[in-house]
Amino acid sequence: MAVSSDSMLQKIFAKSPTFDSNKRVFGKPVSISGGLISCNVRKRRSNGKIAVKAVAEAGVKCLKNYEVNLDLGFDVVAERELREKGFLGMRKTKLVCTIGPACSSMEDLERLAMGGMNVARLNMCHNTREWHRDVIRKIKKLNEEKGFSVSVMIDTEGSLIHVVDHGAPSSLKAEEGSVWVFTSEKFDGSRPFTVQANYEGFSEGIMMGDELVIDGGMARFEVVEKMGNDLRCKCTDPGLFLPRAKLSFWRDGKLSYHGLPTLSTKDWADVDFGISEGVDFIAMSFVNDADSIKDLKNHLSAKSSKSIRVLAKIETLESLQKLEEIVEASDGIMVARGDLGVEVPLEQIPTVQEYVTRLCRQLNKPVIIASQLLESMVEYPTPTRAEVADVSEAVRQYTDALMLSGESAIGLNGQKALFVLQMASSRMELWSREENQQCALHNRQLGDSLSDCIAEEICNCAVQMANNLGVDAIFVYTKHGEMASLLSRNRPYPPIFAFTSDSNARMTLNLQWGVIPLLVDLSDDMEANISKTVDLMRTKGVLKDGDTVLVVSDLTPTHASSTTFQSIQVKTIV
Ligand SMILES: Nc1ncnc2c1ncn2[C@@H]1O[C@H](COP(=O)(O)OP(=O)(O)OP(=O)(O)O)[C@@H](O)[C@H]1O
Ligand SMILES: CC(=O)C(=O)O
Ligand SMILES: [K+]
Ligand SMILES: [Mg+2]
Repeated sequence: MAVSSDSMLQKIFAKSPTFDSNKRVFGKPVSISGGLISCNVRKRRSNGKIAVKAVAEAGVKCLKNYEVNLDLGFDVVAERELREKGFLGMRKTKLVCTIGPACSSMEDLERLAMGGMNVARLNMCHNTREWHRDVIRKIKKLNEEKGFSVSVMIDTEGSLIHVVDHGAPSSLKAEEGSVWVFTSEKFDGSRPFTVQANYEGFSEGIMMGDELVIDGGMARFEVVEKMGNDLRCKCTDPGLFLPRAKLSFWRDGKLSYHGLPTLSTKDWADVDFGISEGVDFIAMSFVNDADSIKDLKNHLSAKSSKSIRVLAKIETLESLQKLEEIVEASDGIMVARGDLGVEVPLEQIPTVQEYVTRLCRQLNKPVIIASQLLESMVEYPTPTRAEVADVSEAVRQYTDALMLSGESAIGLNGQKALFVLQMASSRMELWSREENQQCALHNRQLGDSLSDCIAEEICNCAVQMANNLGVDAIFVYTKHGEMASLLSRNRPYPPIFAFTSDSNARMTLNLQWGVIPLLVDLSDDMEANISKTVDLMRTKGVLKDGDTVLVVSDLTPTHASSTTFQSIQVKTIV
């Protein structure tokens, strides 16, 4: 409802001792678009509201304690992109950056957020919880104060056998024929040809003649003697030990499993840390079956007030054998090509990637392609041609998200690498659209109940309509993000603006292809929601006369008087 700016100001500031008619108040000035009056932000709250010291505008409601509802939680990066490139130019593929020492300052994090980072990943393998806590808080502060919307993911260490110490500060060469002792005992200083493994039982069940493979083939050894828990091994294929190199044992061409649990005691403590810091995603390393995911999800629903999404990392042979049940049990998947390449022959990684990506889309789970995307950029300022081709191929396969690892965590060129992902994905998205290469996905039917089936059909048809009609944008009103996700699954040409009043849903939608989540107060009255959001987008100047929008809604009304249920409408803005 339009309210005159004067009466609104009086209403807001009647109780404010610091009201200053010159609007000179503390905090940074922001202009509430359409700008009758600009206001100064005191604090941007995670619920999408901002506390201000002066504000007035039609459509801006006064809330208690001078909290004003901005009514369109549009993150600054998406908004800028829309203004610069128009609806069709908006990037659809989401970007995840691993945060490490090279990018953990407030300034670096802000630059990554500006550069299009949608999700920040913290790998709990490295560094201390205090370090991670500090990064998480910085990201939340940036979101609150600068209008970003970066979600936070922690990635568990998981149980695997790796090198703790090989007596050298960095990598070390193993020569053919050299004999090494592998032990779990800690040793001081340098003991030549000795390698300490992280796990006491690492040699359990291992026999003479077994093959020990370092990092999936970086070097190979033959076990020549067992001495208690220690192994004496002879190098059969020379190569490098990197710090934390992974150890795997093979017999007759088959991998020996170590039987460690997917989540260790330390991982469970990291999970509780993630709950207390309010992270949005937990990526679970070395998942082998659906049960471990279910255990974690049960734990989260008992312990966490918000809904934290569990992403299963596909990085073991076992996980490939039980892929479908894992995808179904999870809230999303990461194709963790680094460790996957330790257990699966490298030439199979591309087909595995494509297969997993397609299955995730069929089962409507977001998928991230991770590891070595732009590895050379850890050192060099430009990527190799092959790396750009790899990134583009992942985009062509319609992955939801691409991930940087060392490129951002420890690399010299993190922001440039992010820029390369951004450019390469925008380019390939455009090409796919122009070539109309959108191969029709054989959509499996997901829903069991009638209403789920209806939602699914509506989304499939809505996307077909949106593409055929060439609409500028899709608007969806969604409670938990399900409808937005079903639209995304169909990879439409126009962007999907997902309006939700659930801040949790907003953050999790950050990982979904083509979805721009916006936080707004929605009511049961769907017509009112539509006209309100259209008005707000117009006021912001991002929606103009003549634009066409396809509107999909699935908000279940809470009282009988509400009429709109699940529907598709096409609106031309006039
Ligand atoms: N928080 C951190 N602190 C210090 N170094 C980090 C941190 N996060 C990542 N790194 C460094 O960046 C490199 C790449 O990070 P990333 O987490 O992708 O690799 P990784 O350890 O091989 O992954 P994973 O263990 O999940 O398979 C790591 O090897 C590590 O050296
Ligand atoms: C990301 C990760 O864990 C991997 O590639 O192994
Ligand atoms: K990890
Ligand atoms: Mg891994």
